[in-house]
Amino acid sequence: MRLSLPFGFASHDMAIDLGTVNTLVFVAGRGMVLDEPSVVAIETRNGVPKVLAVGADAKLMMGKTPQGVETIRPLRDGVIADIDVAEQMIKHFIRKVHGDSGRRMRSPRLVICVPANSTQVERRAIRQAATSAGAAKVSLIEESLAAAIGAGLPITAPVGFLVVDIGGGTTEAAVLSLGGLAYSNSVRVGGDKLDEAIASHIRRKHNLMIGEATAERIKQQIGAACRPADGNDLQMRVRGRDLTNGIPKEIGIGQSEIADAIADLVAQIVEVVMKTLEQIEPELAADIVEQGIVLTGGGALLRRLDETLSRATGLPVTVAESPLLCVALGAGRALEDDALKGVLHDL
Ligand SMILES: Nc1ncnc2c1ncn2[C@@H]1O[C@H](COP(=O)(O)OP(=O)(O)OP(=O)(O)O)[C@@H](O)[C@H]1O
Repeated sequence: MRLSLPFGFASHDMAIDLGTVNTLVFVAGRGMVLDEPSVVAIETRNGVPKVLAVGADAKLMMGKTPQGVETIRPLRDGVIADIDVAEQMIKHFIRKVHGDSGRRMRSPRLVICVPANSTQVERRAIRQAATSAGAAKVSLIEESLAAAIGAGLPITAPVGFLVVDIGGGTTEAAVLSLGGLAYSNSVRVGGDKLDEAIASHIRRKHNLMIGEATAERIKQQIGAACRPADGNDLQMRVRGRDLTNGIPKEIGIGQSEIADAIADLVAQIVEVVMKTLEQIEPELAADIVEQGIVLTGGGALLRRLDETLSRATGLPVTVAESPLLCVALGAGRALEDDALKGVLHDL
């Protein structure tokens, strides 16, 4: 059940999917209000760090900053790596959301998504960042649970589901039943590692240096979990700096070559799913044979990843609708719907 707020009531409560690559904000009663890259540009020139840009504006500066300015991604592998910068980023996004609504913020309740295997230290870091950013109360929700709710699965039913969330920093495979996590396994492989593997392959094979943003673009435009079966090898032109003479140059690359470059990482994603399947109790296993596997997170959009996982497991695999939004949507629904309150943990 989705609750609507009484007429004239302005909620300040929000759910934040604080991701390694993207941060999304869902405000109770308003829906999804922000979707920006988790990047902050900081000027360090005069010894006192100053925030120059956050989100999409900061991402545009990546790899192009002048001396004295750096772009920082405060999360790595799904957890906060730089707490001061994470705090600045959360503050900026909260201010932006409330600025957009034209209302002043009264200490909101924040629900923040965390990987299931995050440590107490990592969870405390999130609470500290959120409290200093102005939250009155902070609750956590496991990303896989949020992803399943966002994918539209009836997680409180006595039925087992297997959700695989492939984010920028991590891949988490989780079996859910009766509103809780029965098992979960994760591997620190996600979109970022795929980008690094693509950049390193192009450096070794073509002597061409490319930046993070270019590697990500290649993955999104022609990347695939395996070679095309029909021989229809998508091609793309890529620009970078020649390592032998330092001069800018352009080359052509194909999908098969990119699929080979990321094959070992795709194998690690398959392995974490297989490991999770091996742990499942028989009754839940029967449910999963029937329900299949649901993929969420931006990595779910990698071409033929669903096919590859289906071949390895023998199970049907579906990609959730709007996989990049599932975690934030699910956390937002848990905030709005009393029937889902049990999935939130207070800190
Ligand atoms: N079409 C696409 N093909 C392949 N990968 C994609 C595509 N679109 C987005 N991605 C990747 O999805 C990743 C971001 O996904 P998402 O926003 O779910 O992660 P996140 O929540 O920031 O990370 P995490 O959950 O690990 O903290 C990025 O690495 C991005 O490059």
